[in-house]
Amino acid sequence: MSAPQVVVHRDKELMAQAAAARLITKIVDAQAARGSASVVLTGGRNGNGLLAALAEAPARDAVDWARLDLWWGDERFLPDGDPERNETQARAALLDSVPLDPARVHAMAPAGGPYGNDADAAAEAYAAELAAAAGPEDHGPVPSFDVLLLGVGPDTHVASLFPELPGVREDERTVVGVHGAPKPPPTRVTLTLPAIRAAREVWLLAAGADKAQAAAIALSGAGEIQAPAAGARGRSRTLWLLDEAAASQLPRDLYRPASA
Ligand SMILES: O=C(O)[C@H](O)[C@@H](O)[C@H](O)[C@H](O)COP(=O)(O)O
Repeated sequence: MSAPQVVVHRDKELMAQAAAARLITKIVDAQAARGSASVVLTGGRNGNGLLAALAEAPARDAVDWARLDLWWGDERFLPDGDPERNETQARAALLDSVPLDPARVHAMAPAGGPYGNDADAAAEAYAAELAAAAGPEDHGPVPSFDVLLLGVGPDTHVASLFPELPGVREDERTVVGVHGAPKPPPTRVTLTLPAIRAAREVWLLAAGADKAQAAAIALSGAGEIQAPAAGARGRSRTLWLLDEAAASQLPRDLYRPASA
């Protein structure tokens, strides 16, 4: 697994714009090299902020949207179309504005959908969908995502893997249901750390002073059970994209501000 790299931007707007530009380049390079690209989306303000910045990016349509696979790192287990669902928010921020191939947009099942209110069944179904998309060159029953995006909670959670809860301890299954999540809604579906670590690159997004302690803890050697963000590592790259407020408690030897 790759050691974390830290890039710090002046503020959350610039961080979102720079991350969007970085993602466009990564997708374009993957499509040039392999004919397609795959990205895992995350919920929350920073994840959706990146998508909104991407929607406005001048180079947006350098991406061949029809050859992009989109997955989710987690989903709030709510009815289809619920404004709090990560899918709903991602569609509003970007997805409904670009010509994606609907068959390549892999949303996690909603509550009241094909699996009713059974989040564990929805998780099993998503794990099966991931396994079906994996190829012989992949590392396990998950496609080798080009970029897996993660927001970071103030408690160091990523996706819906919360400190000390069962999900972060899961070392076999790739997707699990979450019950009693401390961040509402309580019922969720999430990739596990083994699935996250199958990604070529993992990018963690954190902006704001309320994330400073989480970033410092996760980047200072904490264990993944106590600090799930510390376990979110890519096979070839782990990149923390912060604004100065979120980086304010990091040791100075960890980074130099990328934008004055
Ligand atoms: O379902 C969710 O809420 C997200 O997947 C969650 O993991 C989020 O990314 C973090 O809580 C950070 O959220 P903010 O960027 O809004 O702080």
